[in-house]
Formats: sequence, structure tokens, C-alpha cells
Amino acid sequence: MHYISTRGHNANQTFSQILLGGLAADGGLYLPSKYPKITPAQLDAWRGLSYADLAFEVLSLYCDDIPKEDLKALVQKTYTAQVYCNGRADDRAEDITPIHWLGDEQGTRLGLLSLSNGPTLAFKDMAMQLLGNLFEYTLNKQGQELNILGATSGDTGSAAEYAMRGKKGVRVFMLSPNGKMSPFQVAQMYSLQDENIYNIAIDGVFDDAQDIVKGVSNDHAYKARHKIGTVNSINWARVVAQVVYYFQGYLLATKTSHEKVSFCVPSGNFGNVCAGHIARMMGLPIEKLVVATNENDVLDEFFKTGIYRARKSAETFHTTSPSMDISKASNFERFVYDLVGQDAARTAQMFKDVETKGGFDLSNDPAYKDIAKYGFVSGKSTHANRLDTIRDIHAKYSVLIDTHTADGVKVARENLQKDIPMLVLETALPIKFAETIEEAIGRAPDRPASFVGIEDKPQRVTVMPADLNQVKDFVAKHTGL
Ligand SMILES: Cc1ncc(COP(=O)(O)O)c(C=O)c1O
Ligand SMILES: N[C@@H](CCOP(=O)(O)O)C(=O)O
Repeated sequence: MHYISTRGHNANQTFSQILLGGLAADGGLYLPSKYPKITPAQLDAWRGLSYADLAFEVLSLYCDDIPKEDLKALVQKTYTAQVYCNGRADDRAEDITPIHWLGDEQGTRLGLLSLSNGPTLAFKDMAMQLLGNLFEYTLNKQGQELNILGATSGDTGSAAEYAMRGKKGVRVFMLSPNGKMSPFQVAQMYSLQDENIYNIAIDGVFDDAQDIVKGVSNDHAYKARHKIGTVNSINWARVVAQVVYYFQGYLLATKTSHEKVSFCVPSGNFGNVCAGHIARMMGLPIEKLVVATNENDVLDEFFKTGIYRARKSAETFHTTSPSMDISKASNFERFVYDLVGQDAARTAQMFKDVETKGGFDLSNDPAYKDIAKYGFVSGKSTHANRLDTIRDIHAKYSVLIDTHTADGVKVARENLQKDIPMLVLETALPIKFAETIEEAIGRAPDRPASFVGIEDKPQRVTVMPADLNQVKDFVAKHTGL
């Protein structure tokens, strides 16, 4: 597999080098130079595989430098019903990401692809648990250590910390937006007392934290000296691990590989739906990829107008689907690269324009005019919409969904097509956002036993301004390198 950067840097890196390196040296994001193609016959041959075996088939197309038997052992260790049954009380745990069909709406089946039954109750666990095992395996082999610098708006942080706690040779420095996550999310992260975990609450929004992560990665000398890695979806390994559940969702929803399925994805950093885009480019018969945003509607605006206008921190709303409070979607660069015909120089210029001019305008560009061929459509949801949707889904189907999934269901319902099943990606469990659930239905959601009293545990966090140099100093002091 040959990997290249969206901005043109061609470093001849293997999968394992990209895994450890994160962001490309030119500030772009890594992608394979060609997506491997799956035929309907191959897809049919994958029907009935366990999730771990399916993950092996998909990942072995990309992880070229890990011996097959090692990759098999890694996915089997990762994708077990025991790890992915948290909070769920049904008998389909073996599917790892089972579909919860809600019912028939407008002549088609509407379902939830359950992605949030891992250790931290959000879809991030699907890829992050694998990353934890991949990092351990790769570092062990190379006799190296890694200092992970991450940014979170609430879920990546805890998923990464739970996946890396106690892992030899790995430290996690996680930047979170001070005061902008739910109390449950805060408690999940800040109550961890493991020596290799450092929580840093910055005075800013997720985008400020992500800018700092990129700023550190772009200081090549610092990055090399302090052995900095990433776990956000800027890391290719995160995205490719997320591709697997689109295949699983498709296979569970269909009987033959000539059928089509649509997916609706609550979106912020565009990592989740980017994985769907890659699955579609590989040949998975996806009809529509529906991008659902909250009040931070940069992506919806782009798909509707062709204009990408990243918002400043002060223009980013603090909403009741806080994990999607993102106005500068990193992975959007991976899609734009494909959209403009894999023109790296142009992509580099456009994302330079995001930094210097605040965005770019493709509204009159042939690439945007042809965007329908990628299957993307979009919509937006507000606080009032999510309350209504949570209430309605609860009343109609006796199912409780979280605020982000509610944004997805709201927008999915606006994009249903007769006879094409629509799967909404369930990106978190309701307990993570209990206050809003209570506002919607008048009672708090159920709480898995392992999280009882989590908010009362002592918390460990360092608060600092959103300042690149202060973060660098903090990391340097604790790596001792
Ligand atoms: C619960 C939840 N839903 C949706 C999203 C948005 O996903 P993405 O950033 O991959 O677009 C996130 C964060 O990423 C999340 O934590
Ligand atoms: N929503 C995420 C932030 C985006 O993270 P990524 O790791 O998927 O890029 C969060 O909850 O932290």
C-alpha cells in the first residue's frame, strides 16, 4: 500500500510509520494513493464473518507491514463481545455493532447502528481499542515509546485514555475544552489517576485544542525529540478502523450485495463520515452518506452551497450535542482531496486559505457541481430538534437515544428514500448527556453499573490557556526527553 499526504508529501511510509507519525510532514493528512476495490462477490464472501474476521479482511488491505497472523491476533484480541457489551442488555453482543431497527418510516427501514457499547460508551471505542493494541504491538517491536497528544470535545479523550491506560511505553496528553463537556464526560477523563494519563483543560474550544495538536506536530524537531503521536482522526489508522463498521452495518442490513443502504452520520470533525466515504470509494453499495450537524453547521453549509467557511472559536456554539461543537473539520481535507481529483497542490492551497482567509469557495467549481456522485447530502439539527427527536423516538419505539444520535435521526428522517434502509450511526449512549435527556423525557437515562458515582470521584486536571508554547512546555516537562 502506497500512502501519500493530501498536500503532496510522498514519504514512502508504511502503515506502522503512519500509525506512529499521525499528521504528515507537510501538515496534510495521509491517505492511500488508491482505494482498494471490493467486488460484490468478495462482499458476499464476507457475509457471516465475525466482526473480528471482517475487520481482519478490511484492515489487511491497508496494514501492509504487519504480518497477517499478528494482525489477526490483534483484531481478535480487540473485537470481543466482552469489550463491546457495556451498557447493552440484548443478545446480539457477538455482532459488536448490531443494528437496532426502529421501524418502517416513509416506506423504508430506519435503524441505529449501535457503535457505543465499548468501554467509554461512544463510537470512538470502535477504533481506539484497536489503536491501543496496535500502538503496544508496534512500539514493542521497535523498542520505542510514544507520547500521544490529543484533542477532545468529550469522547475521543476518554476513549483514548481508557485504551492506553497502563500501556507500556505510552503516555497520553489530552487537551479538552474547559467547561464545555458534559459532567459525565468530564468525570470519565479527569477521574483517571493512571500515571501515564495527563488531562489538560484549555480555555478555548475543541478547534483551539486541535490547532495546538497540529502546531506541535508541525514542529518537526520537537515532535521527533518528544516522540509525539496522535490519536485523533487525523491519524489514518483511526479512520481505517472506522471503515470496518460500515461494512458490518451494510452486511447486517442486506441479504445480497446488490442492495443499497444509506448511512446518516452525526458529524463534527468529519472522521466518522470520512470512513463511510472511504467504504463507498472501496465499492460498498452505499446510496447516500447523510451528514448531520448541530448548530455548528459548517459542513451542512458546504454541502448545500459549496462554500467552506470555518468559524472562529468565538463563533462556535456550545450546544447540547457538545462533542460535535467543531467548526474546523480536519478530515474534510481528506474528502476535498478526492473531490478536486486528488490534486494535492490545490488541496494544500485550499487548506492554507482556511488558515489565512477563513475558508474557500467551490460553489462555481466543476468539482462541486459534480459532488452528487459521492453520495453526500446534509442537514442540521438544533436543541429544540434534538429534544423533539429524543422524545419522539422514545414514545414511538421505546428507545432512548443520546443527543448526537438524535441530531442524526432528525436529519436522516429528512432524507429517507423508499426501499433503501437508512442506518443512523449511534455515536454515544444517553447517559453521557443525562441533563438533556432529562429535559426531553423527564427522567435520567439508565446508568451502567461500572459508572455509578463516577462524578463523585476525585479529579486530576491541569487548566491552562490555549497556548501552544505552554502546552509544549507541559509535555516536555513530563516526558523528560
Ligand atoms: C458522540 C459523538 N457524535 C458525533 C461526533 C462527530 O464525529 P466526527 O468528529 O467523526 O465527525 C463525535 C465526535 O467526534 C462524538 O463524540
Ligand atoms: N468529537 C470528538 C472530537 C473529534 O475527534 P476525532 O478524534 O474523531 O477527530 C470528541 O468527542 O473528542
